[in-house]
Amino acid sequence: MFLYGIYEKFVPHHFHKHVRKYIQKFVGFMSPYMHITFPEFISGQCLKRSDAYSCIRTYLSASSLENAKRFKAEVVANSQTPLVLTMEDAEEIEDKFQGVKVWWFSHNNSKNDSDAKLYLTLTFHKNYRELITTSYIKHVLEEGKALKLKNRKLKLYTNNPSNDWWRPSSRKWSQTTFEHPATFETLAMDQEKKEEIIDDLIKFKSGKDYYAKVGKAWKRGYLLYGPPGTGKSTMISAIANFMNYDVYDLELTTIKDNNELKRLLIATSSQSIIVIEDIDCSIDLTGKRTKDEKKDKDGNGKESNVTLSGLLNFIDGIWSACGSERIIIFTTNFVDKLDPALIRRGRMDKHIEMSYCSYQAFKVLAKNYWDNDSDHVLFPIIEKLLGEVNMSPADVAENLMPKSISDHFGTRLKNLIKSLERAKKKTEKRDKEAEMEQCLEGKKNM
Ligand SMILES: Nc1ncnc2c1ncn2[C@@H]1O[C@H](COP(=O)(O)OP(=O)(O)OP(=O)(O)O)[C@@H](O)[C@H]1O
Ligand SMILES: [Mg+2]
Repeated sequence: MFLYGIYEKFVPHHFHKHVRKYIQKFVGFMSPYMHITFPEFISGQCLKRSDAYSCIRTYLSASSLENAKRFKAEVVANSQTPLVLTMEDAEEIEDKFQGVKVWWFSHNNSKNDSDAKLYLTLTFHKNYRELITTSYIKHVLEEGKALKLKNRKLKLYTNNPSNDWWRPSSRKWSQTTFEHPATFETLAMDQEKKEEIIDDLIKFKSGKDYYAKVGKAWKRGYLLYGPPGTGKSTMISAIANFMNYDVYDLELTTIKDNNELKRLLIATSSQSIIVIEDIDCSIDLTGKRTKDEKKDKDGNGKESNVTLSGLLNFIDGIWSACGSERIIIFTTNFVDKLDPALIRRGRMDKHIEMSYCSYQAFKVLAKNYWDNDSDHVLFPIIEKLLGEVNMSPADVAENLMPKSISDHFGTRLKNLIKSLERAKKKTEKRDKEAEMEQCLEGKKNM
């Protein structure tokens, strides 16, 4: 302490850096131990979370149960292990591999929590350099990956406004657990169409080698179109649950320019679905935002320069270079408004029309709300009405939903019949008015 006090007082501060460097060199030379550091973020043009770091953390959380004392706990629904424990910061964990001892230490490089970057350092004896750097690290990464898959819960990401990105600790995407219950079984649509989509997804999931063989990036684009309430958003949830993929919900109207769009894309992970809902409202054919979208709540104009070409690049330019196994889904109510360049095959590989409720789709909804496989006596009336009038699955589902505990299924079906009859009358009236107008128009022109 005395000597350190003298050193602090009499040695000029600009020398401290050099002294520290040489002390470290000396200690490194004398010490029989080696250190390897794994940062949480890959440094480069964009902050991307390192897969290796998260695999190692998962591995350590499982293997550290015996010798670490402090953990962070997380409850995971629908997982084989309900409580997932992760290693606390500044905790040291000892591990053994083929009789060789190694130590892991978790730490951050900053005193300020908001700017902290996390690291994991592995320490081992120099004699085992070969074994550790090849076999042990490979073992840790593989085990961690398998554990991650076992405890995986789906996540829903939404993009943060770029104003906060400059802070080192801030993320481009905010995440929350994705727990939508929709599945293909509960999705109301024609069975044949549904099976075609499921087949396509299965082919995609197992297509790693095929995509590599034909030299194509492992990605697939879907365009979901159809009137409101026909199940486009529900279909996205069903796809996410079926594929076990995370969902990135991309809000284009908060992105300032193409560069931001690119950076957001790079920060997404593999095995994910990138969704742009209502694409026709987010970008127009010239690539500029619509005037309404440019205005914020106070009516002030917001600068926003994501262009159509930026979006096309987003889909097939740099896309191929970073990550794989990704699905991109656009939804729209007005497919005719979209630029053909955007929806051409190869970009949007599959166009899926979500249509008004057919009788087959109704039967799926009926099964969801009435746990009974047999047909109800009122079904034939509904079948006839659904053939005559357009009603969205959302409206049909609303009628089938019980409003009270004593609400019987028969009563709900009667309500649905009433709604369908009302809708039918409305359509007939509208058709008649249109016919009259046409007649008058014709007389005027004579
Ligand atoms: N095909 C469907 N199968 C099952 N439920 C459906 C279907 N379509 C709609 N629904 C029900 O209606 C609600 C609204 O549907 P959804 O949000 O998926 O429609 P959308 O097509 O995305 O509409 P919008 O174009 O307005 O975004 C859902 O929460 C769901 O309960
Ligand atoms: Mg929707």
